[in-house]
Amino acid sequence: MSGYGKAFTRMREEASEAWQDYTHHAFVEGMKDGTLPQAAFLHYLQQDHLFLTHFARAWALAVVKSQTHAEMLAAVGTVTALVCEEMQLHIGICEAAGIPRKQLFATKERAETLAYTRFVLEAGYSGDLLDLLAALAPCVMGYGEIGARLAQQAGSQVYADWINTYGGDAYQELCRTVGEMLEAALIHRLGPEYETSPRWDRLCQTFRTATELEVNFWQMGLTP
Ligand SMILES: Cc1ncc(CN)c(N)n1
Repeated sequence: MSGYGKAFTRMREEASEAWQDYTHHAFVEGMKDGTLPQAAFLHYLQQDHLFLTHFARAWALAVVKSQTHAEMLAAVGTVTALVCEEMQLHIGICEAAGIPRKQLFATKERAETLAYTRFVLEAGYSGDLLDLLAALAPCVMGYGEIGARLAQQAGSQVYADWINTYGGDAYQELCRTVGEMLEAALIHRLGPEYETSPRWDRLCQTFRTATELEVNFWQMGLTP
């Protein structure tokens, strides 16, 4: 198992090829060894700041789609972590690199950012919490896996702030919470044998598409 729960592990297995491309993309390996050009990193961060804006909206939608207090708590906690920690990281790194907050908030959205964020939001608008979580999980847990691996393997300090955020205790705890939320939400709606539900394949397909959109997002980062 992955450490982020059974449902996540099973969905990841169903998307194993795309998952490998996502978590071991050249962009990621460039952060690991410090060879990623700073221009690519800053370009990615500016798009990612936009991404996080929409992503926080999608997690707020998860509050709307919640059916239990535990689901609401997990969703609210994730909105808070996104707005108060992740977005702050991006604002701080950009400001330190000479990109003021005003410029960051005026970033023009790339097609890859638009495609991914609107895919996630649409999954939530047209579906229930399970459809939404299947689209959100690759983002949360993928960065958790990447951060944990890079914290172990990084041979350079260049991207230490980024690596320490996603490899750190607070983000890893968030991944475990979202993994538990996904598992409990599936059991609550489909029962403990949720993998035998007619909905399971579709949920795995949503998870896989979101994973492929993550690959495209890294690739966009390499082409400022
Ligand atoms: C594109 C993307 N995917 C995931 C994460 C981690 N929340 C992120 N910041 N950006």
